[in-house]
Amino acid sequence: MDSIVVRGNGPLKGQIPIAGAKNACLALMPATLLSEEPLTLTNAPRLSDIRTMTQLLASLGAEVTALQDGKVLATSCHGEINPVADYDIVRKMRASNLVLGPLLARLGHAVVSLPGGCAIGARPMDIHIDALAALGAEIELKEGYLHAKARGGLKGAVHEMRFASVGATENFLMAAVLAKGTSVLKNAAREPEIVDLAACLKKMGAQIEGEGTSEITIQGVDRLHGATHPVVTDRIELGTYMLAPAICGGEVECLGGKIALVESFCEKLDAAGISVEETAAGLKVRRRGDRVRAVDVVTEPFPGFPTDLQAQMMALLCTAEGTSVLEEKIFENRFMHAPELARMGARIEVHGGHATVHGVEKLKGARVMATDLRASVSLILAGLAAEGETVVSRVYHLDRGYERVEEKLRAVGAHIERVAGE
Ligand SMILES: CC(=O)N[C@H]1[C@@H](OP(=O)(O)OP(=O)(O)OC[C@H]2O[C@@H](n3ccc(=O)[nH]c3=O)[C@H](O)[C@@H]2O)O[C@H](CO)[C@@H](O)[C@@H]1O
Ligand SMILES: C=C(OP(=O)(O)O)C(=O)O
Repeated sequence: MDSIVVRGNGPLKGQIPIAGAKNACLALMPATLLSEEPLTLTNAPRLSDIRTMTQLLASLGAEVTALQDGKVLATSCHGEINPVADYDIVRKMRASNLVLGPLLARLGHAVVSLPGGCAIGARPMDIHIDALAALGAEIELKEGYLHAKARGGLKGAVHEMRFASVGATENFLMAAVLAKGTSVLKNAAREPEIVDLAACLKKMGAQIEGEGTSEITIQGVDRLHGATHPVVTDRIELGTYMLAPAICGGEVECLGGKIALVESFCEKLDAAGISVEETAAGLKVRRRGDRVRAVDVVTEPFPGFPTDLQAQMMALLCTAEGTSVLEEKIFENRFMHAPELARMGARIEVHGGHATVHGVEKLKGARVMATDLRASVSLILAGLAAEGETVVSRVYHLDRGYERVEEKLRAVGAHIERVAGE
């Protein structure tokens, strides 16, 4: 297994290109199941999760060809479709559940393994099931698989979700676009990845209104056609790299970044003493003083502070002046990076959904272990701020969501390298 070695750094300077969003691309790829015509996705990120989705779609009968070094995904699904998403692929990645809605819409039935929980939380499927049931699907759990059937096809309906689940909104959208009649989803998730999926579905001929708000209206159509769509910028990769100059000092421009993608995050950065300026090419980030100030953070659905940036923000706050409280409201077990950061000298107390971070002047390099995707990158960021060498092991988590992390950080002057393991 590979490790990442980071040595404490001085100021960073330069530009970092931000890739297309993993979480948008993972929702866009299954949309290929909705049409016989090709769907081409440009600005795709080159990540292991995208390869897993490629494998899953291939197992269902779709073709996904990575072109231009993986930046373009040419997908199509014109032959026979296999309705069974097998446990062996689905268990690798939560987002595999996003084939359920499109399979149901195209075939009227689907058998999809439960993705199961993961390190950050139990992550059940009840909201997805209720949303698809509202469209007329009968869904039963048998031997670890969801067996879904829509006798006579899916029918438009009004449904309110008990929580604004991102994945359930995406599954509902992809099912409702081919359902008979009008569907209204209330308490829908508002994340930019949902807006991106709706934009792509509209290019394919879907009739959708209200994406980006809590109420989405979908007028079902008989068929969708092919389209070409660029994947929206990854706001989580963006926020992660914005934290590099915040931690090390200096000035870094994140190419492709937009304030609208990370507004609540920028508000917290400003309160901590970090300036963010929108330029023609992206976002320019600079730390104002020698040390950042403590701030409190509560994670919430978009447009609130994203849970996927909580670990990275904690890395910044470890060396802030004062005490910060981070409240995690989306996932019940998303502080696994705290004991690893403590190995580097951070002072963090975790009580249930709250973590109290008492800022220290300096962190010290240590051997640490990545427990999940965002935890891994938080340890790299902390390593950039630490004295001496930090070795982050189990970086396969990192490769799920960050392409060429060491190259991107080295280009702005960071001391970081990947060491290949057996
Ligand atoms: C591939 C992808 O896009 N992943 C993102 C997506 O995950 P994902 O779509 O899985 O996240 P959800 O919004 O569905 O989950 C949020 C919360 O709702 C709970 N829940 C969800 C569904 C359900 O049926 N029942 C239920 O209880 C989950 O356990 C969690 O506590 O949004 C999360 C919240 O912004 C992000 O952290 C993930 O990076
Ligand atoms: C939690 C994440 O991803 P997933 O939903 O794919 O596990 C993430 O991107 O931080």
